[in-house]
Amino acid sequence: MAAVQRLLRAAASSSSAGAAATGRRHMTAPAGFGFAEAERRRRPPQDRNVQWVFLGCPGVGKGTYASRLSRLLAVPHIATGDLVRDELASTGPLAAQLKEIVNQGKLVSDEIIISLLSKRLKKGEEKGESGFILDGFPRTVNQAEILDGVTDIDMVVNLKLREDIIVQKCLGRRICGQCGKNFNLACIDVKAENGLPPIYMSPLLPPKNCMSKLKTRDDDTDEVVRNRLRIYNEMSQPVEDFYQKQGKVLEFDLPGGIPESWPKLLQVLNLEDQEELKLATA
Ligand SMILES: Nc1ncnc2c1ncn2[C@@H]1O[C@H](COP(=O)(O)OP(=O)(O)O)[C@@H](O)[C@H]1O
Repeated sequence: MAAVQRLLRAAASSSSAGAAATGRRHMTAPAGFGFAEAERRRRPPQDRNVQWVFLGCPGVGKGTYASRLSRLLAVPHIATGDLVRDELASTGPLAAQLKEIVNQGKLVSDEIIISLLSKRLKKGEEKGESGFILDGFPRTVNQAEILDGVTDIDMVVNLKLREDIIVQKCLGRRICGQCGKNFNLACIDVKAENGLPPIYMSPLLPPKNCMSKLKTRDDDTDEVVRNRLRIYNEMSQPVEDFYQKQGKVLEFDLPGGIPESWPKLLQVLNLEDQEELKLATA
């Protein structure tokens, strides 16, 4: 059976167990996802593109580094938060339901998120995509187990940053309402104290024509950010342990902003040559 089909079945059966326990009706997962490309995800790593997962608190920078690596390695960067926001912006039947959940900083049900992810993978496969860098998924141990049941994850990059800085970064996040690009107005300048190193992160300012169109995400208020961090510690921290036990986690403490962190990340991933090659051929 194709991997995506298995993903959907696993999600449907895990949520129907929950539904039976609580007496609520569960959504039926979309059916009919049979395509050969999905089987590639079980091939040995040397015969396919990378299949990586990015973990880390909300606002740590998963999107920034995952999207840079996706360009470098020519694999899709799939952020489940983006899939949720696309659905929110649509007039689809899920939009109203999702809005309430996301704006409180809560997690969307495993079944809904897996259905959105499966649709995204299917679309990519039809376009000939292979490999992936997942960002924001898995966020619960149940999601990690479902993913493990259908595909092989090669590596899990766990980005780390102090929580007080994460809150500042989330509150500084802005998105251009026109071009959709992400920026950050926060200037982080934390001095060394209590044995912790200093951290400087310059703001990521938008070009002039985006400036007047900047918007703040509805879930980036102080209260919601703190709630998301609390939920991360409760629901997603165990996902780190899940992958630790498999020996797949690469811990990466962000030393600062992009200029300091990007070269260091490439170094620990052994990808410096790849970047040089790309620059040389650009
Ligand atoms: N894997 C997931 N499981 C459940 N909910 C998710 C998942 N990924 C995204 N979401 C929902 O989308 C929201 C935004 O996600 P994301 O953009 O990844 O947040 P952040 O940028 O804070 O890491 C989350 O707060 C959650 O409601």
